[in-house]
Amino acid sequence: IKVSTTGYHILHNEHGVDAFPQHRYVPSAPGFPASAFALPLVSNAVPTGFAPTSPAPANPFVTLSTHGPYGPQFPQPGRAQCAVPPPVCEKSTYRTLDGSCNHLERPQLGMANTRYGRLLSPRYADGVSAPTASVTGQDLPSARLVSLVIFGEMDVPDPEYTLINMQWGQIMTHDMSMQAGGTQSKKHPTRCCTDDGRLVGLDTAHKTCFAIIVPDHDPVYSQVGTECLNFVRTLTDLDARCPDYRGGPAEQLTTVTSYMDLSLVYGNSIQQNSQIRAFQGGRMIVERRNGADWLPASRNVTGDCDAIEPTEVCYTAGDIRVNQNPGLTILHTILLREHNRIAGELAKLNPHFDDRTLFQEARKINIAQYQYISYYEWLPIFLGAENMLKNRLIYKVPEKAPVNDFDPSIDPSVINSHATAAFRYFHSQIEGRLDLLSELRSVLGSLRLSDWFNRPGIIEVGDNFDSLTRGHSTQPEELTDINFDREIKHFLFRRNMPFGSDLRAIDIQRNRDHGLASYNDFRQFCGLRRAQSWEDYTDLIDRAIVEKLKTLYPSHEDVEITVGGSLESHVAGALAGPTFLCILTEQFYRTRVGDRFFFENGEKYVGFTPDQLAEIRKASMARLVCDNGNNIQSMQQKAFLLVSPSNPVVPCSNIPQVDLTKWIDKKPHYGK
Ligand code: HEM
Ligand SMILES: [Ca+2]
Repeated sequence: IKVSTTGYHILHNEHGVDAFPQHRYVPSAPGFPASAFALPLVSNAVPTGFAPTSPAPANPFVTLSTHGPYGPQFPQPGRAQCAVPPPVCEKSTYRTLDGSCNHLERPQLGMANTRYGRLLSPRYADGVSAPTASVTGQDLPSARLVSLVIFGEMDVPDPEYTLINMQWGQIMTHDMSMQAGGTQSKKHPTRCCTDDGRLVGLDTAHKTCFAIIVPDHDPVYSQVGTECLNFVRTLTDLDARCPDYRGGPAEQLTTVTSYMDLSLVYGNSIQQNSQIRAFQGGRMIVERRNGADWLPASRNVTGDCDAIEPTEVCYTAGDIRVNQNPGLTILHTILLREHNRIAGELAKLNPHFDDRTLFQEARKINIAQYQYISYYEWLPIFLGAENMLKNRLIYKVPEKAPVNDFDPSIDPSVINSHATAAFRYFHSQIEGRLDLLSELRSVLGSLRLSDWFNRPGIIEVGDNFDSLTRGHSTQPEELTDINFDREIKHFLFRRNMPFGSDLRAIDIQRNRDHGLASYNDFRQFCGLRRAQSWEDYTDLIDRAIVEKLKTLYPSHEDVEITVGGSLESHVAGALAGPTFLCILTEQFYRTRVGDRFFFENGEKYVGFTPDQLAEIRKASMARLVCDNGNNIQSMQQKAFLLVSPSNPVVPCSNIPQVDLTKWIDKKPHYGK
């Protein structure tokens, strides 16, 4: 890293090309140097069509994926592939399912099965792919130890936001990225620890193993003798032998489209989509039971879920993570029902529309509402409305006015440090107790999160779907702070065992796995002062925490972005400190202006009419819940905010609706 005369550091991106990956983030907090950010973005994507400069090294994944240390393994979901873009893009009114051809000149951008983007060059120990090591050559502290010493587990309810706020975030996350090669929530077929929690010897462990070592005297795991938490490395372009890998640092692959296109509902390829699409009336497949529509059942219950009872259902959707927790499955169901609701309305309004037109128009409206809710209702809570306006992530325009800010020079790929560090900070919002509430919002009972990981069938029992949905939109989420709920800190995916894994430790280990640049590097990147010593971190991090960090890490240069970023005091009006806010703002700028189909784009072939756009801008989280519960009659207008005198629960009929008559006879443009 060099410092250029302009004061910006010139970096090598993951392909060794000099680039200025500056972002255009303008900090909104006083005291941060706003001038550093008013620069145009430079895309850091892979140039297409180049030849490898050196032969690709042996691929540990291909040779070992079917046989682990314990014999044959299951086929791995999200198996590493390298996307192949179509040779020619046809101009279409609708998005493709795999994200190809959103960018017409570089059709691969944002596709499923491509690389994450990078803001700063990776810090692999060997410069190519080995997990990050200490700058001193000493060992880094165990990720579990960092989780225990630095992060708390106190239960602090948020004074403003509801649990559905957290849950919507996970939906957006699952839309934007999924690291390749893992099962994430199911027991991973690659075992880096034995079933009783001992380390598998280095000689026998799978090449992709990077187990988390549990420290001695762990207050939780030592009770049961667990010494090792399973952790499997994310697959990279090097592992998958992507044809355009040309040596240099490996880059992790993500298996879903980067765009906010509800790929988790519709799937990430034509093949995946055709398994869940009804091909009738523009609808997606649902199964009707007890008077309600449910996601189609998975044919592989034991493979996809951790069901205990033989009758327990387990679902299929556009994303394999759908069954991970009840709140997630509920929002998946709501978004699926919303598609069919829209398709049904459109069919009534336009009897001449065929299945394909109904499907694509309903999909387009569903995605637009979702983008509107995400950018105008949800993100301002996290990034601050003022900050978003200033950085052009949202606009104040008349209700019918489009915003034509698509910029083909922007790479829409999800940035590694966003997905692996910054966005995961909101794991802090997870609540381990899920309330069941009546229509009058009285507590009927509650569920313990770790009893229901990968057991989504609970949402179909009795009135649970509505009671849990009301619970999520009424009970507070956990405060966004350094505390992570016990249910995910000691009991993650415990199945019927006494303890499970630690999500915070996994996040830290994943940071090292992906070789992210350090917290200090990102401070500098974000225009903050680069720390020369531990003392310098006290500008943003509590001194007592800096003292603890000092006892763990050999050098202040070793603190990971996942750790340092999570410890900063928040910028006023936002739910993150300046470094994470800079990464998050950068990401959501790219996700917007790098998406040719972003809902506010008024371009003739892809946009909505002014009247339609004004309707999309009436969508809300509350309306989605009202329209797609089994029988939810009332909601507060602002579902992400707690019920209060200024945000009272009102009958659903008082919540504005998107008027689909604006879609009457608007003949869609045909395309591929
Ligand atoms: C009950 C709720 C949640 C659970 C149980 C959960 C669990 C997990 C797990 C197990 C992983 C994979 C970890 C790894 O192997 O590296 C993950 C990844 C991730 N989570 Fe969560 N999470 C939840 C909610 C959220 C929320 C609310 C957000 C943000 C608003 C979020 C953001 C992310 C991101 C960005 C990733 C990385 C995605 C990728 O690129 O693969 N999660 N989460
Ligand atoms: Ca997507």
